[in-house]
Amino acid sequence: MPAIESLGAASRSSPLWSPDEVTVIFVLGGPGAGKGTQCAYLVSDYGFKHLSAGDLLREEQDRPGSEFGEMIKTYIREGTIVPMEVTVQLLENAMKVAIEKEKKTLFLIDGFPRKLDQAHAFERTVVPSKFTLFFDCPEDVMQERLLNRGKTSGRADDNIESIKKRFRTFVETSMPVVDEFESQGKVVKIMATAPPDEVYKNVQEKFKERGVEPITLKFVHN
Ligand SMILES: Nc1ncnc2c1ncn2[C@@H]1O[C@H](COP(=O)(O)OP(=O)(O)OP(=O)(O)O)[C@@H](O)[C@H]1O
Ligand SMILES: O=c1ccn([C@@H]2O[C@H](COP(=O)(O)O)[C@@H](O)[C@H]2O)c(=O)[nH]1
Repeated sequence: MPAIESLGAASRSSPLWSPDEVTVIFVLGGPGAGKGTQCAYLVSDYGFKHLSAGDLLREEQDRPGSEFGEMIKTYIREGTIVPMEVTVQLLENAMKVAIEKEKKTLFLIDGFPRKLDQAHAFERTVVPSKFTLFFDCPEDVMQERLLNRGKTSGRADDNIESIKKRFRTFVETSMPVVDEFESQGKVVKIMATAPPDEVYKNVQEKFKERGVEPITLKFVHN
């Protein structure tokens, strides 16, 4: 990941890429709803480049010399949303690398946008999204999953105090993003309480309905 050289993206007035050249599907859901788990399935079957906004922020937090490290650490521990200029720029940088070096054009952007200003800035300056995959899951289920994950994840926010704060941020700040995309007919909602493979079957069905097809492997016979 290159350093954040400038935070100029937010001031751009038109998108860097058109949706005809770059496809972005946002992946949202409460903390522990299973976004990362489902993205892993989708990567292997559909050839997406998976970018997790949380992972990019943790990477930037740990990058020696980062001017944003301490700030990111505080926001993550408190379960609040890092100022959008930082996250949008990290995503744009990672997309540029994937497009130029890996020739990727299909992106799953996981755990983003978590706030309306991020959603607007990304679609205005980077690329408009195709749709949002939204995993719906009750808090008691998510809490149990996160506390379980916390036994081994090493994440500073997989503890009960941070989890409660993250739930609150999700309801107050992130659900309005889902609601706005919903009003535009751009949300694919999936119940996320079943075991992962069952949830994934529903995802595949919905992707098919939206015209997103898995990669077909072509075998060349001699
Ligand atoms: N459908 C499921 N049923 C039971 N456990 C699940 C399911 N999906 C994911 N998990 C488990 O729940 C935990 C959280 O899953 P995951 O990391 O995919 O969630 P997430 O939505 O990406 O979380 P976060 O937003 O906190 O990064 C993991 O330990 C994962 O193995
Ligand atoms: O757009 C974003 C995404 C994430 N954050 C912060 O990171 C943590 C962890 O995110 P995960 O998706 O659970 O890995 C989240 O609670 C926020 O504090 C952000 O600020 N902006």
